[in-house]
Amino acid sequence: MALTEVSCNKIFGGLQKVFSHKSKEVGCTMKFGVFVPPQAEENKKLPVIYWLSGLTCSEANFIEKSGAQRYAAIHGVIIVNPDTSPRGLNIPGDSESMDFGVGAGFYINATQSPWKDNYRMFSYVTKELIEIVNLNFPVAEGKQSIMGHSMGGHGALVCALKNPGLYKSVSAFAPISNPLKCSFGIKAFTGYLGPKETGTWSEWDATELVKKYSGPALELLIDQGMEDNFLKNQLLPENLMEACKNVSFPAILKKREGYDHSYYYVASFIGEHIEYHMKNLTK
Ligand SMILES: N[C@@H](CCC(=O)N[C@@H](CS)C(=O)NCC(=O)O)C(=O)O
Repeated sequence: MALTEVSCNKIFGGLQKVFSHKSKEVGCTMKFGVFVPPQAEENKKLPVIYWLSGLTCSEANFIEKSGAQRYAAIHGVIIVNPDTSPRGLNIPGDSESMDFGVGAGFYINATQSPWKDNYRMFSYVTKELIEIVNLNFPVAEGKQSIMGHSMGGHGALVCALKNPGLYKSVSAFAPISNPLKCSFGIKAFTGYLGPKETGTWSEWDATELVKKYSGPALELLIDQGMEDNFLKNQLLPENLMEACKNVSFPAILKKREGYDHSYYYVASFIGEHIEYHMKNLTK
């Protein structure tokens, strides 16, 4: 579990670091970002928020574009953001499109060859990464929340819904809310999980998972830019909200007029999300 420090930059009084390590779950070297706020110098154990990025991203996009460090430094919270898929494996077909393979792990555990040995981003994020973070950084164990964007917004919802109690709260920017019903999701699930007839797809779809969730009370905070090009065909937040309404699952949809799908939008509301998670992490 040795970590190699790849970079370290002071920002807003804290340190934005990037580490690499050999991952058991995904069978390759993985990188992740960790923002350590200034409060860590006081030997305090701090809460953690995990961030999952969207299609085409590495760990760098969030670090460079979200502006999250400003708010994390104010609130005294560690932020951890992994890469979005295994890298460097050169599996045939892993780099042909933006919505499958490298940069598009969908935070699920694949069951189909040739993906099933490495495309295990769900276990990587919910088990291995948490163990590594707890061992190496000044975290208050168990005080963790999760959020993400697009593919990663949905990933955050799935990580929380499939692990009741693991995260104190969950939020999602422009999540791919119902992958069973959109082309990004259908392509990824067909490749990683096999044809729909396998019956396993619903285990990895947040709109299906809210229907059978059982565990500690959880609220879904969904955020959506109303000028997002992916909204109508890929994101389908109305399907998730309808499912939540039908089973009385607490959910909030924040509609942001004029905002698109980009990190300009994420940066505009990341402070609000960090504040939301901090309320839940300090209860
Ligand atoms: N225009 C993008 C479409 C994919 C996209 O919008 N990706 C989002 C997540 S779904 C993203 O965060 N892109 C990286 C960035 O904006 O830094 C591309 O094809 O590269």
